[in-house]
Amino acid sequence: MSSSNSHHLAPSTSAGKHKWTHNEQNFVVHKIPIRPYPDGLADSTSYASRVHSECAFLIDEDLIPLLPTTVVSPVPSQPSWPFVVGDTPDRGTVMLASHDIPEGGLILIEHPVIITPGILHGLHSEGYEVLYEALGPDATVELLDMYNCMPSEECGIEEGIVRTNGTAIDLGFKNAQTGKVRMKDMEKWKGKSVEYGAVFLKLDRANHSCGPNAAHKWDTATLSSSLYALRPIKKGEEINIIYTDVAASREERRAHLYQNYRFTCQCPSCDLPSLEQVTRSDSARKDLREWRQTHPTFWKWSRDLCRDDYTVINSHLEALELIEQESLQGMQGIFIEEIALSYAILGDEEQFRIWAKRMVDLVSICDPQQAGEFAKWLDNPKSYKQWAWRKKQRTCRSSFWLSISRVVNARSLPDTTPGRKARQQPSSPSTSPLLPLLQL
Ligand SMILES: C[S@@+](CC[C@H](N)C(=O)[O-])C[C@H]1O[C@@H](n2cnc3c(N)ncnc32)[C@H](O)[C@@H]1O
Repeated sequence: MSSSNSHHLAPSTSAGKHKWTHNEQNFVVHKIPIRPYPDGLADSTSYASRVHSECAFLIDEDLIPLLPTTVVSPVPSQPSWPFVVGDTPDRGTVMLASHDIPEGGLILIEHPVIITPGILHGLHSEGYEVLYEALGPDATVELLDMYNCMPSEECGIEEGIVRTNGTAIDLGFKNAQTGKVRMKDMEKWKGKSVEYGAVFLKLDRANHSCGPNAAHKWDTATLSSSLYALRPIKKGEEINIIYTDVAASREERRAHLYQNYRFTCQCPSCDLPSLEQVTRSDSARKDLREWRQTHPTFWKWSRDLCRDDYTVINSHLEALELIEQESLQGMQGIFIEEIALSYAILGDEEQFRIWAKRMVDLVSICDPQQAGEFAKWLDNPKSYKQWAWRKKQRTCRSSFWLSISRVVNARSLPDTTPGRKARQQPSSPSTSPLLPLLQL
């Protein structure tokens, strides 16, 4: 989490509760209990994590009514996640895969211990102290054991731990069933920042890489983040996430990481042997960042028969090659989705199944709703509303032009009564002079 705002907040007390005012927002400490996963639903094979009994927030008091009053952990309490935490000589404590993990596979679901406003780096140190004190003693000890990269001249240890480990989350309040933002909630948080930072005891042991193999997805309804694999991860491999914009150049990434986390990134994407390779990598990342503005779009192609059938598929396959080259699988979702849908529009069932299956695996954790839609289409590809649309359009246009040309030809045909000249064949749709305009 990063922020440049360094206003110190003035503390005040109201009804025995500490309050800090900033930009006309009143921040208070608020705790939400986390109930254990219902025992009856636990099974010995499911993934599990030790869960904390509560999560403490430093939050705008107007947002409290939008938060859940209590949360039931989405996971049972027996730990069996596919990772271990280990120490390295040069990169501190890291997360390592203890088993092979497939693409899209779940690595961990975890509740944060604390949540703080994203805008408030430099918050009055008392705010952090009150927040830490609000936790039970065990959680406070564990939290104080987290890595702190900030020099003591810059801030206290409590703030340093938040700044080193805080993961950006968006408290955007969505309906748990539909995943949609509720209008009445939107009214309440209008004009208020919902960007907060969460500190997790395990997830925050994951180091950064500019070619990460994992990503996490926050869910406000369950106050938890799910860490999942962006590509297959081998047992023993380090599990890495991103702390910076990985589409930026190597120099920009390194500067940002140094400024905010005090390390010089030596990941395989940064540790390149020649300037030529750095330039190639920077340019690939820039291309990927701009790809969807500079290349044919699925949306236009899917409505336009004048474009070649494989325009989008070929362009997206090129993007996937660059993604592979840069190990940026976090960017592949939209390309895989649109390749699958392009095959659906072409009515190519075999290819559709290959790409749709990849999509289901890829997004089952980060977007279960989308995974469900693709699973439904995999069951019955023809249920996709534009299934084989291009084929159908062609067939119906061909028969339209066929019938038109028959009428035209019939009118202009020479008399074919026996003894006269032989009947000419009606011109085929593909040779009709009008058809090239449509490029059928
Ligand atoms: C959120 S913590 C990650 C866990 C941390 N390694 C620990 O020991 O708990 C962030 C800190 O980890 C270290 N770190 C993260 N990624 C790194 C990397 N790729 N290379 C070297 N150090 C890294 C930096 O010191 C950074 O400030």
